[in-house]
Amino acid sequence: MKEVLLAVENVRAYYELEKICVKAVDGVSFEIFEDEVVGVVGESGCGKTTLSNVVFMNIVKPLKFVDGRVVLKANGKYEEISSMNREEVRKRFWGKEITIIPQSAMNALMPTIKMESYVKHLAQSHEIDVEELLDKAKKRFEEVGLKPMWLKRYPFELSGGMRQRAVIAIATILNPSLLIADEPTSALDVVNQKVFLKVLMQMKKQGIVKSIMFITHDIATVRQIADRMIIMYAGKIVEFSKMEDILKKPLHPYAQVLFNSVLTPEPEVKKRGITVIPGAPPNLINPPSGCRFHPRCPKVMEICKADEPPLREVEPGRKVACWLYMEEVV
Ligand SMILES: Nc1ncnc2c1ncn2[C@@H]1O[C@H](COP(=O)(O)OP(=O)(O)OP(=O)(O)O)[C@@H](O)[C@H]1O
Repeated sequence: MKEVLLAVENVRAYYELEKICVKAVDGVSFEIFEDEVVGVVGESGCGKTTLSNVVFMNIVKPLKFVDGRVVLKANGKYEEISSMNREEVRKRFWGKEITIIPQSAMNALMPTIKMESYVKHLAQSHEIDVEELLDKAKKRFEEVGLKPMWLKRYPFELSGGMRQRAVIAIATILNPSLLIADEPTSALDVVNQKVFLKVLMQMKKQGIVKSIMFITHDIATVRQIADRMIIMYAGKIVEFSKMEDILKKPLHPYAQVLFNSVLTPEPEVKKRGITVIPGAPPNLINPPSGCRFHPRCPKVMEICKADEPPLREVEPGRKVACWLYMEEVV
């Protein structure tokens, strides 16, 4: 039986602006086990990046953690990190237990700061001996296929693919249990995407990281590495199942059209052909009533317009939030 590494329980996190409130993550629950890769997919703006910040407890205004719990297993003990402030989570857990490669990380490196300065900064903030950490960084650079000399260089001297590998090397120096990667391959060419995914999976195999939360809108990429998949729609999880189950037979109508709108080599998916999702993603300031997907759903029923379907286990290991699968309706 696998142990839970991270549990997110009914979390709501909203962007509270002067006159409006964007319900970016709205009642989301899931868990990540030790030794697994969980993919998170969904259209642009559905709340994936916000969810990564919630899991990392990187809550910065205007984002507000409204409700729910985030629990992380650290040093064999479950810690409710959502009850701590950002500074405490940063000091106690960032880098050591949980780390993040934020969206566009490779382009966010300051051009005037040498790669090794990031390592020195990490050493200072965790009160670790600088030389000791630099030695670890050299080793980790080699493990991701970079010569240690690149530590002495500026980010602009490295190619995009090298920069992204440098980012993951530095982010994992302290062997964190959970790595969150937010769209880590979207800015890379196909060759570098493959290299990066290989590095990522090697890190897991070697036990440098235990589990990975891989956020992307690119199903073709995530299907290569994920054990389970979360499908988000308009701030909510609509389906959470094993990768092979979703590929074979997506249950939620949104998952069905999402999977039929991408090209993947699986014969089951190919057979179903390509479809396009009608309409546009909803506005999260004032989302639709009931099921948020109902205005675009090809299988919409009366109940969908009024009542929100809960995320429920409908087959062993398969959770879906859709009235089509609820006993109350059928
Ligand atoms: N700082 C902010 N202030 C107000 N609204 C925000 C802010 N950041 C994001 N949002 C809104 O929150 C919602 C979720 O955004 P988020 O970036 O989490 O989605 P996403 O699925 O990661 O999108 P993408 O794939 O384009 O990165 C969107 O409606 C977005 O416009």
